[in-house]
Amino acid sequence: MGTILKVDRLEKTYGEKKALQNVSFTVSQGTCFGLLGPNGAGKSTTMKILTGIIQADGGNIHIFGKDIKKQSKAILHQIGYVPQSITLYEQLSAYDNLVFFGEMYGVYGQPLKQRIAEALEQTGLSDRAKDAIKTFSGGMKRRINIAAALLHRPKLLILDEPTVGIDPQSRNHIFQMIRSLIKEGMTIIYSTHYMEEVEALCNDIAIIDHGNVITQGPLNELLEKYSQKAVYIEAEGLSGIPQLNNVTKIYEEGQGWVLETDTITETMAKILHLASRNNWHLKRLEMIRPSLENVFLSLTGTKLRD
Ligand SMILES: Nc1ncnc2c1ncn2[C@@H]1O[C@H](COP(=O)(O)OP(=O)(O)OP(=O)(O)O)[C@@H](O)[C@H]1O
Repeated sequence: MGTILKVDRLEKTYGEKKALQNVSFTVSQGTCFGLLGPNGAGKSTTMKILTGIIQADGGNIHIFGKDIKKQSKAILHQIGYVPQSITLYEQLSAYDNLVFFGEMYGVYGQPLKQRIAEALEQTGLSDRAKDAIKTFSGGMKRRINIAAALLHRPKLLILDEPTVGIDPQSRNHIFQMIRSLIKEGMTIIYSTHYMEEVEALCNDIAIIDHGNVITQGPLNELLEKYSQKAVYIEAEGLSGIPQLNNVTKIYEEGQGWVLETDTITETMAKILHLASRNNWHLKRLEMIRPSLENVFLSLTGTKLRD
């Protein structure tokens, strides 16, 4: 898999505000790359720079192996961008909006008709094509906005927080669309502050905080490297857990206890042994799944939603 995008030490200041200090990451072809970070971390700024809407103050970007500073027009034509705010004409139908955006990207006539039909199919909104956008829910508008960004058949699709404030049905549709686009060979950059979305969709991620990329890599590797492994135990009438070998920390959570350990199987076996010897009535004994929340916490010392 080749590299499709290389971002190197991007910097951006708005007035006094340093929005990007040092943003570097690489995106491989055919992947869904998650740009994860809390509100104000610098995700939208990064995406606006990638799509030529604003200029960086420093750093370099190579897309499809070309320097964006030198060949921006040719590069931008191969990118589809869905901004955070919906950009559609409320009075026009979904179909007419798509005609407008398709023509803006230089697609006309029969090929445009064909692509609009495909895009409507992909969004699951073919039956609403003739209705005015003002009658659509927020989630449906977002789906049409994504369709509009696909009409010129870009190689790279950039989605800026596409699920903020939308209904679960539209969210599922968007997820399905992303998965099928990836299957067809598209590369996607997906920004969000929802960790579970990144975990569900992306193979590679970069975590951004205060204008810095604090880590990046394959999701599995980051979970393995930074996430604390732990076991959760809940038993009826149990008032304490004895200190066990290889358990580094024990604390109460909910109705039970969390035991942090690198030796999950061994710890579980010990608990089963203790439970049987002491007649504990076990209600739950399970491994706590490593999550990006743990990764973020261990890298920044704060929770993602703080
Ligand atoms: N036009 C602007 N003028 C001044 N400051 C800005 C401007 N745009 C963004 N900022 C600031 O730059 C920082 C990064 O903003 P950015 O929108 O890139 O973050 P984000 O990660 O996309 O967060 P959000 O999800 O809230 O949009 C924030 O502190 C924000 O307040």
